[in-house]
Amino acid sequence: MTARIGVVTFPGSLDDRDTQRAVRLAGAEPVALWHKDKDLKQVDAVVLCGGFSYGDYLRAGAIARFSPVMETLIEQAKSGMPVLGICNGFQILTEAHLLPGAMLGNDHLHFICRDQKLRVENADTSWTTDYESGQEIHIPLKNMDGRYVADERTLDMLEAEGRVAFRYLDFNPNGSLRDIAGITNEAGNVVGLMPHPEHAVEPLIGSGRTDGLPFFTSILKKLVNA
Ligand SMILES: NC(=O)CC[C@H](N)C(=O)O
Repeated sequence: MTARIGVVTFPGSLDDRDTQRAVRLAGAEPVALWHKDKDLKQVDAVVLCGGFSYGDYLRAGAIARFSPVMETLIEQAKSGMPVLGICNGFQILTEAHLLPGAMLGNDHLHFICRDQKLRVENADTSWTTDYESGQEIHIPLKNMDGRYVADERTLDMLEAEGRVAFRYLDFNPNGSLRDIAGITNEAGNVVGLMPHPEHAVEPLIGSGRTDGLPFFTSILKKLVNA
């Protein structure tokens, strides 16, 4: 039996198709979920993909967080279902309080689109076991509201508990505190990051790198071995 990974589409989602493709390339079965679905169609894990859900009105992710699909997703994520939030998905996860902190506008006030160097800080989450801890990777970054912020106590707690999953290397592209590019919840099943691993899964496309594929192979291995 193959693992079923849900990919949620909100009005304004951009990267749902690419994310489904990345799931398929890793060997899992992508399952399209619509923001109005209350039933998660018995998926084993969910990816909240990138884009501009509800036009980023109010704050990026602030409206999507109240979509019907999120009610079930929040409940199941709290009981251990793996959830990955990519960019807008990360914004939604912080708005839903499944991950601490918040995303603000980039400090330079411009949209940024570049191949970004990152360091994998935590290779023990449900989505990162196919990386080595300390591994350096390149993943595309493209957003307006990518500045991760949290109060000092939360940042210290994240560092102490090894919950900073990814850090920007060489250059901080948006003013994120402590160069944080991605974090995990305490249990390691919920991970959010601003860069887009689903855009780095095929050598023929974009940067020519496949540094994003391990997200999707990691979760597949976890689900298949569960
Ligand atoms: N690619 C994305 O998901 C970026 C969109 C995002 N809402 C932003 O901050 O601009």
